[in-house]
Amino acid sequence: MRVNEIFYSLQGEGFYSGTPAVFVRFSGCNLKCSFCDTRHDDYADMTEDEIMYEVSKYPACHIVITGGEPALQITASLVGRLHAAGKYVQMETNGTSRLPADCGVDWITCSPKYRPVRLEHIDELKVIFQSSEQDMSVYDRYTAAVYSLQPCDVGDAKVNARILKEAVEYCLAHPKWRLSLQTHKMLDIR
Ligand SMILES: C[S@@+](CC[C@H](N)C(=O)[O-])C[C@H]1O[C@@H](n2cnc3c(N)ncnc32)[C@H](O)[C@@H]1O
Ligand SMILES: Nc1nc2[nH]cc(C(=O)O)c2c(=O)[nH]1
Ligand code: SF4
Ligand SMILES: [Mg+2]
Repeated sequence: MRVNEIFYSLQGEGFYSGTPAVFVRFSGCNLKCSFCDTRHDDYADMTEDEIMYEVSKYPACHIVITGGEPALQITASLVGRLHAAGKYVQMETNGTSRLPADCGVDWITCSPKYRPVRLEHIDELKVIFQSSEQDMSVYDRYTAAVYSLQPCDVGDAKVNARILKEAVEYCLAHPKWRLSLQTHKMLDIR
C-alpha cells in the first residue's frame, strides 16, 4: 500500500475532535481541490504487516485512515486486522469512490467536493465552508448522524477570520450543523 505517513496525534476535526488517534495517511488522490491543505504525493510502499507494526507502537485504539483519498487503497483485510487488534477505524473520504464490499470501517466522515458522492452510508458529513454565498442546498440530499461545518483554511488570517464568522452565523441559523474547527492547527500539532 502507498503510505504517505503514519503519525500519532489528536483528531483535530469533526465529531471526534480531541480524541487521541493514530493517523494512517495514504498517498494519492483522484481530486485536486484548490484549497487542499495536505501534501500526500510522497510515499513508501508498505505491507499490511508493516502498517500494523507501525500502528501498534501507539497506545490509542482510535485509527484515522485518511489521505490523499483513502478509499482508493483501503481493503477489508486491513480493516479486519485493525479490528482484530482492538482498533476503532474512522475514515476521512471525499466519497467519490465506493468502498470495497464489507470494508467494515466503523465511522465514515465524508467531505464532499465538486463530484457526486458514491457512498451508501455516511456517519458524518463534513462540509468545507468558504462563504455565506455558498450553495448549501446541495447537501440536503445527504443523511448522516452528524453534520459538521468546517471553515476552509485559505492560508490568510483575515480571510480565515471572515470565513469563521460566517460559519458561526450559518450554524446559529441552521442548528443541524455544528462547527468543526481544525484544532490541530490552533495547537500547532500534526
Ligand atoms: C486532506 S483531506 C483527506 C481525506 C479526503 N481526501 C477528503 O477530502 O475528505 C482531510 C480533510 O481535510 C479537509 N480539508 C482539506 N483542505 C482543507 C482546508 N484548506 N481547510 C479546511 N479543511 C480542509 C478535507 O475536506 C477533509 O475533510
Ligand atoms: N490532527 C489532525 N487531525 C486531522 N483530522 C483529519 C485530518 C486529515 O488530514 O485527514 C487531520 C490531520 O491532518 N491532523
Ligand atoms: S479530495 Fe481531499 S486529499 Fe484530495 S485534493 Fe481534495 S481535500 Fe485534498
Ligand atoms: Mg489534515
